[in-house]
Amino acid sequence: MSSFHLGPNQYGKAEVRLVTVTREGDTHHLKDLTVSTALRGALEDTHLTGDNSAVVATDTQKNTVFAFAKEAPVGEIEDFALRLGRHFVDGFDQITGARILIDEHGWERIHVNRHPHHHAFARGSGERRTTAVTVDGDRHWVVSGLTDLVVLKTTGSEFHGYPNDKYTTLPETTDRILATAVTARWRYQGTDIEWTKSFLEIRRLMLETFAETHSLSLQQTLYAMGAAVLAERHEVAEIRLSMPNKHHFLVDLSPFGLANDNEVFHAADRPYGLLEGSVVRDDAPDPGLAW
Ligand SMILES: O=c1[nH]c(=O)c2[nH]c(=O)[nH]c2[nH]1
Repeated sequence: MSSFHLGPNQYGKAEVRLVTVTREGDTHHLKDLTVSTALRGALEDTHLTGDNSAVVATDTQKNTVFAFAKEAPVGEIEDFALRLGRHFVDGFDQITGARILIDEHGWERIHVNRHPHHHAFARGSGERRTTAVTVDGDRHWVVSGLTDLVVLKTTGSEFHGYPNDKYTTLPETTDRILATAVTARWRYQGTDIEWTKSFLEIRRLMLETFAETHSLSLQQTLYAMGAAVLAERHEVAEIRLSMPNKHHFLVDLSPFGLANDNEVFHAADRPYGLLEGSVVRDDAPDPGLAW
């Protein structure tokens, strides 16, 4: 006879699209967020018998997101996520944990005659600022980040010295384009943090390190970017980076009698190398749960 039990579970509303407009006289401020909530706790009954008396409906979770956005300014995504997470865990005995994920979509003010418009905006690049707040009983921690920060350098990148087996065709190079779309998530130690200032500094450090590191592999660049963040930003315990290698292959123009001196490339979109790694502070507190 087989035996089994209910394993770890969570439930919530995924991807609540929340847009707020704050008015300061004629000037409007726009916030565009995607908020996901997930709750954990004493939820065996709904799974085993369909008794929903412990279930804070996902519809209620969604409504709470909208109501919180009205009751107080949303402010920084980390603070908003902490408020929501604490509300569910502190407000319902059976809910012992919450995960609140927020992505912030950027909008830029349209300029008219070089002046920023009061209430007209253009969607920025696909880059998004992100946060993931985990509440577990009295404890909570914040993992913030960014996704889809697309960067490219036209030189200062080499790749050679790898094993050459019978399947290897990649030519070694001492000068190639290096391009990637950075997804980074960093775990903060503590929550008494100036979130936006920290975010902007971490983003700056990653960009400067990408530009300035003479790359022998994207792996080396990844580690250097993470290390630069940990060296300067003591509020960060650990950073995880995911970087697709956006290959730019030199086009063979010899059939046309043309030389290609690193000028004409084919930007291939797939398959792509995917490099992932973390840089961890040696004495960082262990969060105890996956993040
Ligand atoms: O920076 C790189 N790292 C690799 O592991 C790799 N593999 C590959 O084919 N090209 C590259 N480039």
